Amino acid sequence: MSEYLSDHVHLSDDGTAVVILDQTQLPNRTQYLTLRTAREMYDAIQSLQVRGAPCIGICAAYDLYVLAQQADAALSAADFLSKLREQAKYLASSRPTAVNLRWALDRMLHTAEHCADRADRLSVLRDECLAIHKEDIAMCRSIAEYGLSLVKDGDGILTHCNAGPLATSRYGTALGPLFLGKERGYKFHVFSDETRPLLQGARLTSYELSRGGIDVTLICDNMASLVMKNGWVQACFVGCDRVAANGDAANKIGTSGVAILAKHYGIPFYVLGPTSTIDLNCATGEDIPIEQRDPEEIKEKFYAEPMALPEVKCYNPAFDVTDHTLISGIVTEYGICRPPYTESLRAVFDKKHAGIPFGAPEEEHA
Ligand SMILES: CSC[C@@H](O)[C@@H](O)C(=O)COP(=O)(O)O
Repeated sequence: MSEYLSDHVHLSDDGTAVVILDQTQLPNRTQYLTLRTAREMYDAIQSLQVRGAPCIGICAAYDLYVLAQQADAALSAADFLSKLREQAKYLASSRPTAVNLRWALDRMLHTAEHCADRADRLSVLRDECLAIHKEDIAMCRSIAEYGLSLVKDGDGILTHCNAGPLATSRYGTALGPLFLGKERGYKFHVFSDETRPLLQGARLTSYELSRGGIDVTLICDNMASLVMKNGWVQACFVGCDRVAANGDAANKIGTSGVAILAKHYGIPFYVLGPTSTIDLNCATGEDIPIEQRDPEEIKEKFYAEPMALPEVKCYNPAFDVTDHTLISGIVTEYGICRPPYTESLRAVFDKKHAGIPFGAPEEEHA
């Protein structure tokens, strides 16, 4: 795996800025951006220069640490916290669906609130954002291990959008089992939906897999039914932006259609994501806010000239919710949750709150 796929969001050498790989330029240009102001950070997330649920959480944690350093050192603890809360609120408003963003910012705020010593506040915030990043790497690795236990060598896997290293850290979630399998000599055949309108499947997933030496075939979204009918797909692996307590899962627009097709053809459909993407405060998918994006993304963004008349209306929701009844399993760092999800997801959080370490030892699935 290329080194930058593990390190596409990080602090600058002097720690005073956040450096990101600009994902809007891939696969044609490898261009890094240095973010120093709250506005630059907000824009990078909103414009998808940095994207993918866990990745925007990691980035926002680094962002808040960088912004905390810019606060006047003389500020009282109360004023420092109030400034930090204001900045966290602003960053959180950049994208509403992926709960990891809010989760990471809340975790940073919680750390700041519990830091008694004013002299230590920056160093504890630095440790916390680095820990969030490090934990995501470990969670992805564990998800990859559990996910790999669901498929066998030679299988065809269909995926939608991008839930690989670029959307997370290192292995990725939905693509994690594929990268791990590759390391162990498995030969998967992956079908990557291009994922209209912003083409994360074409620009990012097929790029990551191809560079990782994994057999990948790019298809238009409307070809998924045919490749399933042809018997070329043995499982669907997708990521998630927010999972509700009942197992309804929000992911990139088009995911629910893939799940409906998979059900029709009798193909297992798996959602893979860390517990930081599960929001037990949302009882069902109805409670998940869905981001609406600029119609220009449908009509113009990737075309030399507009693809529809200016007066034509566009509806551009960035995500949809896959009903829990269509999901064969939700793969977390603690293991594979099966229906009924209200119970199995709760059990995962019970383990987490009890401080039980997660991890899928290789032997468990050999
Ligand atoms: C591991 S990331 C899972 C999801 O964030 C991913 O599938 C997705 O929908 C990303 O959407 P994006 O709008 O590109 O941020």
